[in-house]
Amino acid sequence: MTRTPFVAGNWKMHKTIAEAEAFVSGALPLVGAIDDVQIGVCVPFPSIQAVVDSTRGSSLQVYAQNVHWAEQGAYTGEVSVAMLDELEVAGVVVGHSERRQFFGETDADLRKKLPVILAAGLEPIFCVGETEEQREAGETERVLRHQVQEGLHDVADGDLAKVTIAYEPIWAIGTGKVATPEQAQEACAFVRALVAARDAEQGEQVRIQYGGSVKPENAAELLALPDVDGALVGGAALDPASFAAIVEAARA
Ligand SMILES: O=C(CO)COP(=O)(O)O
Repeated sequence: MTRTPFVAGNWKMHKTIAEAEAFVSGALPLVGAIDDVQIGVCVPFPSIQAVVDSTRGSSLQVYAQNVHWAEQGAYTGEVSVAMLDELEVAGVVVGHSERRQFFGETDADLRKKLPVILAAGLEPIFCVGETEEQREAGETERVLRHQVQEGLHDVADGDLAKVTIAYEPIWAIGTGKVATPEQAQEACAFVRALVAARDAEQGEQVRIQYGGSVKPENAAELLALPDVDGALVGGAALDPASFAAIVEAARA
């Protein structure tokens, strides 16, 4: 079973429209025609239209960074899947630890969001990961099991592999403290086993990204791990050359 590697840059709250367009101009000559790696950028809402327009026809796909589960309604500040779909994004990141930590996104929210995203034909990147305290207390597997089982609870067995799961240990995000290859492999294999327990074939097919201080210098080693199918990249994805170097590391 070969899984197409998937490298996504998560810009978080970075880049104005002009800065986003400058990134695309720099990145397209480097990655715009690569077809053996799925490539995405997760863009703040205001720049999505501009980035969709400037990447149309290229390999660079556009993802949003949040979505609400309701079809529409009185949810000030939120955005629906229909609104994202209209923008022609490929998908959306949900459950990022920053959204869980700072904006109160819960496993119960994710349980509602994932089926709605899939029903709209969009691709979710679903983030999970433990804190440093939880790892030190030996709770990594318990935490991952809870997050994965709850988040995917209402996704049909046959749709599980339409979700990309990003394993992002919180202690490795933005800290320069990357997981060791052993830690990354062990956690990603554990996440895959959780999906396989629902459906063996979907477990084989589901893509699992590692995220947390991925850089051009450490990407090749992480991306070569058997259960790591790509990367979700923060800081190193803000610059086109460094993002492209990580994409290159994912090529066979
Ligand atoms: O949170 C991340 C991607 O979603 C990882 O961020 P860094 O690559 O900056 O550690």
